[in-house]
Amino acid sequence: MKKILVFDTTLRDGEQSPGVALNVHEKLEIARQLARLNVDIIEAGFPIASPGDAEAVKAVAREIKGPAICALARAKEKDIEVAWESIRYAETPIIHTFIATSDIHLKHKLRLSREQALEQAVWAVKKAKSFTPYVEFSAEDATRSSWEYLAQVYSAVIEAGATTINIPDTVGYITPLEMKELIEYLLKNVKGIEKTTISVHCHNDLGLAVANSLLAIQGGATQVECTINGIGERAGNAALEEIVMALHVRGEFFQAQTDINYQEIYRTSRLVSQLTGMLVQPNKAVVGDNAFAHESGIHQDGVLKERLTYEIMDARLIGRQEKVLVLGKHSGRHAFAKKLEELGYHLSEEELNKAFARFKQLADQKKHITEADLETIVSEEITKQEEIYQLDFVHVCSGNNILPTATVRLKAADGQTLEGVATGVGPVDAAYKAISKMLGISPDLVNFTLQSISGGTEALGEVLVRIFGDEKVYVGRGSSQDVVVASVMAYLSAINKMAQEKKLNPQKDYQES
Ligand SMILES: CC(=O)SCCNC(=O)CCNC(=O)[C@H](O)C(C)(C)COP(=O)(O)OP(=O)(O)OC[C@H]1O[C@@H](n2cnc3c(N)ncnc32)[C@H](O)[C@@H]1OP(=O)(O)O
Ligand SMILES: CC(C)C(=O)C(=O)O
Ligand SMILES: [Mg+2]
Repeated sequence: MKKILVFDTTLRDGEQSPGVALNVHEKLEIARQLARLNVDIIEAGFPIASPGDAEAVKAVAREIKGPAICALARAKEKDIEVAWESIRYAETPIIHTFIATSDIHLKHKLRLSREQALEQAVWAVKKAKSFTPYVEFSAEDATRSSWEYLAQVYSAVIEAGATTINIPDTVGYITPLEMKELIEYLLKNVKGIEKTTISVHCHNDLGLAVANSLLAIQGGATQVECTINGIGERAGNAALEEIVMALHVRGEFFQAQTDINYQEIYRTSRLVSQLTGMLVQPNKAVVGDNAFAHESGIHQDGVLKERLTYEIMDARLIGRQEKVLVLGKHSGRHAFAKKLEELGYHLSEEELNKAFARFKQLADQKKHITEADLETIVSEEITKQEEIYQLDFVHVCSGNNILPTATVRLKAADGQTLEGVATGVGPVDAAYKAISKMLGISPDLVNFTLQSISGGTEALGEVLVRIFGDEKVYVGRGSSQDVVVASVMAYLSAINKMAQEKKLNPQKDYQES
């Protein structure tokens, strides 16, 4: 298998993401993690950009052992000198110098002829080489440059001492097959290329950065430049984790591997996201929240029987939690039962069917079903006492400048329907009064608590009440996404307990008393 060098440029091109600026401590923290990840090269910054960046690159170069440390410099004397000063204490210091080679850049940006740019490139490589044996040269905007001219430039810089030639797709323009052809062309037409590292640096403007990097490897590239989470200028750079895992999962096909410590991938992604403030989209390959989450019943059933049915990599390999079964409206009975088992519930077939039906109702209304929701469903459905009174409906009118009024209808176990209307200080008070009135009872409400079981405005509200009647306290519990309904259910559950305890029809009993 061919070894591919991983050149991480999170701290340089990644930091060029709009809105991102890392201080010395943050750069050092990321660099330490990149070393644990075992990247081959860390491009720590662009020292001429600011004194702070020069200081950060210097700190990384002094502390980090293992990966080579690289600093970027334009093809300018001062840039190269400052770059060298910043990395000179690294174990393996690389100066990365660049100049654009496309006619668009030469004409409009640099205002140089092709000959002048070639001369400046050679001069810059020689200058860098006077400081360190390790020099990388990039022909910026290579993929929009004349291939013939590119071959000339790369041949000349190799002769001048470049040890790595980098082919940047600066504006994310090239397509995968063209990239492979370009590398094959350079392999045939650049003098001395066999003794250099052939690197690619792909941007993601058309979403092709990873594909282009992989096809470059197929064409003969031996180094990929990439960033954690694919952050970088505009639409970003090729994502390190995606390239590395593609080579791992499809190693047989690519016949290429990296030395990355897979276990550190997820941790690195989280750290970079936290320190840069660049959030990772949930469906991002490898490191996104949903990358190993299964919501639909058929998939959940498949992975429960055999993970390989719907997963091409094991989340644990990259330091993540094992596959996640997300319960939602598309989930099936297998996943539901498994989740309940994990929570410690062992339900009979009938109990499971009841709880599952309740779960599906809730899932239709709520995007995320949490463990707390499940616990509530189970405790309500399974540990429910016999219901002497069932809530048929509750309707309330409330608001400011209105007298809160509730209409409640109950169905009694003996088939009767009872209905009552009352006003109160609020909708719950009105509903409780309506129930008390229709049943002819007046238990004291000793305690009432309402809490949201899960976050968000769609959350289940859980109500716990304690009522005092017949010289005893009864506890009732109810939950619903509607807090008034939850309150009424809790009250009724306490009243049902009171009725059961007496082993009498409470309505009759109370009405007589
Ligand atoms: C494709 C890439 O990612 S390249 C890296 C991009 N990264 C950055 O630019 C981040 C850091 N940059 C900076 O802090 C600043 O731009 C600096 C310090 C590099 C330069 O700042 P300034 O001197 O104020 O110049 P400014 O940025 O406005 O313009 C760039 C100058 O560099 C020149 N230049 C651009 N690339 C190169 C190069 N590779 N070699 C030599 N000169 C170059 C431009 O032609 C322009 O020169 P001019 O002033 O003679 O017209
Ligand atoms: C400096 C070079 C390598 C670069 O970032 C680019 O061309 O995208
Ligand atoms: Mg770039």
